[in-house]
Amino acid sequence: MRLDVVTIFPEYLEPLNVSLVGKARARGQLNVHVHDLRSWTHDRHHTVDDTPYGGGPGMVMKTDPWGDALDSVLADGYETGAREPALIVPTPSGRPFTQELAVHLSERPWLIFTPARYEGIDRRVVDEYAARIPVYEVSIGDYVLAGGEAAVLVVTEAVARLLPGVLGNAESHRDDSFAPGAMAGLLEGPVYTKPPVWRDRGIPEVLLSGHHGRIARWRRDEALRRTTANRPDLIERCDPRAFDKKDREM
Ligand SMILES: Nc1cc(-c2ccc3ccn(Cc4ccc(CN5CCCC5)cc4)c3c2)n[nH]1
Repeated sequence: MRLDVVTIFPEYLEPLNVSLVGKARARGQLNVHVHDLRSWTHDRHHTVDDTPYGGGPGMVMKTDPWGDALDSVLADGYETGAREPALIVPTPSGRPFTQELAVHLSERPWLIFTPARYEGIDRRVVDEYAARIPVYEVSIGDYVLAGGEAAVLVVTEAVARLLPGVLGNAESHRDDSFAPGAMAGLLEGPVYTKPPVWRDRGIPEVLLSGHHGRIARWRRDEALRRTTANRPDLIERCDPRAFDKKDREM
């Protein structure tokens, strides 16, 4: 997978050099190119913003630097054999970024992120590219950030861990929260590891029983409890038949 990120804060994307994404890059599973939007400005101050038409607070990011940057990124990608690009535009007004969308994006060969600052990018930039390639305007949550770079880190990590071979055998996304099927879209329950007692706190006996059926049932019940407490909205969505099947197996 090829990732391009165009931003006025390239240093904000340094975390893409470490941990899971960093390792995937080192193994060649991910090909990341971070570009400074100001490289496509031509004035002394490297201007990327201007006042909003119609008035209102803040500034809007100008068309030309983005258009020149995206044309250049697309040309460079195509030249090096990348295909089927999609634009990922972080925005508070986008569709919710979900595990389902992460799975969908992980199956695409080339993602181009356009994290903006100020009050966003002149709408004509998105309209221009939406005419040629798929555009995903995504929100990572119902809160307002100062720009899109944090969203790029979130989306990239959620997508990269789904790429084949990126998560080692010791980790798996099979039982992820929100992953359909596995725990029928419930939140994970509590996890424990050695020592068996820590500051007089023990482990739920069932986890030491070696009885896999009982352990699976306990984990399911804990997931249900936690989901009911923190995300009752997920309870309606989950597929109760998945439990019946699991109960029969236990
Ligand atoms: N999930 C999530 C994503 C973001 C996000 C993503 C990209 C950008 C780029 C700039 N901003 C700051 C920003 C933009 C728009 C408004 C809303 N204003 C109301 C009136 C005009 C606009 C406020 C603040 C971002 C924020 N925040 N939260």
